[in-house]
Amino acid sequence: MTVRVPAKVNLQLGVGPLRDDGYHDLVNVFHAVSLFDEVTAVPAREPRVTVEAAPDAQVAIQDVPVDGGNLALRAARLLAGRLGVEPDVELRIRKAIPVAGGMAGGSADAAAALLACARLWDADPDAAGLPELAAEIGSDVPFALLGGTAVGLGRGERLTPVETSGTFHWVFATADGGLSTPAVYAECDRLREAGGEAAPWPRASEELMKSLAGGDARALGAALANDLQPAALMLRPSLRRTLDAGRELGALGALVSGSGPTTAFLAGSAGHAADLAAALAQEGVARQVVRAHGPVPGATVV
Ligand SMILES: C[C@@](CO)(OP(=O)(O)O)[C@H](O)COP(=O)(O)OP(=O)(O)OC[C@H]1O[C@@H](n2ccc(N)nc2=O)[C@H](O)[C@@H]1O
Ligand SMILES: Nc1ncnc2c1ncn2[C@@H]1O[C@H](COP(=O)(O)OP(=O)(O)O)[C@@H](O)[C@H]1O
Repeated sequence: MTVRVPAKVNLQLGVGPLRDDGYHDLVNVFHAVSLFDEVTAVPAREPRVTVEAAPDAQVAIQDVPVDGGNLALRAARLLAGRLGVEPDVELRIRKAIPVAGGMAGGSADAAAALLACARLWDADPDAAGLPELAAEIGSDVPFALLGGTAVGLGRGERLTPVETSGTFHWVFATADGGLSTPAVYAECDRLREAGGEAAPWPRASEELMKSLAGGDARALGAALANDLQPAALMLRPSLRRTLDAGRELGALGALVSGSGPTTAFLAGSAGHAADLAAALAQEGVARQVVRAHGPVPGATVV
């Protein structure tokens, strides 16, 4: 049973105050893009996970745990517990989504494992309560099941689909080494405290919603916003050069994807994305430059 699952970019990441449970309330506009991991679930004597890079993908698979810390394996165990079956499955992960890159690759693998194992164990995905199990694994996991474009409230797990028209064309610049999501949130809090700033209560941007409904890439480029970007830039100053290079080369919008360090550039068309990707690769400011489009569906059996 093989499931294909997309990466995400955050079109708006509004970060509110730190909650008592250690999470931040968010307005998180997720957008699923055509950069996919695949997870294959095969019956086995005991739970096991293997990881390989997809052809042509320069992903740091050595940084992906193959023990109980793997999010896909955690997902399989959680589902098995819910269904009352043994979690005897081998999960073969083929990665194209950057590791610790701010594109939710681990969350994507967890969502794919939930769907693949539900099918393998003949569970009805609706009755098994996959979205609730997904939210137990991580804040970004429910969106990887859903896909498309959606606003996530709470810690990002309470999803409402967003209306969009047409296709948006993206260029992503991956970076060497990852950034830790908790460290980036902590740096965001630190910067706000140092600046004497009270954390604002985030609101979904009307300009952003209008640009999505109208399929207006230029307006979307202008409306992209990420409250974690100053923190990511503080922890990885070299990203500023990458963002500047993309803007100078004519991207309609440029921002850090989620907690980074992947940077995202919006193009006006598939042709523009191809030109922008080639030019950005020439600049030598990225580990790898990849093109993708969105929105695309969430985790899907292939
Ligand atoms: C920043 C975002 C943007 O979509 O994604 P990434 O860029 O990491 O992919 C997410 O908020 C990451 O979601 P996810 O990676 O699922 O995080 P979780 O496992 O739930 O939480 C990891 C840690 O991130 C911080 N965290 C996460 C979500 C949230 N709303 N507030 C937080 O402060 C907490 O420190 C938490 O302990
Ligand atoms: N299947 C997985 N794929 C990638 N990383 C995983 C996986 N399972 C656990 N991890 C751990 O989760 C961390 C964050 O991974 P990832 O989801 O790729 O990044 P991000 O949260 O920045 O989008 C990694 O550094 C890795 O240690």
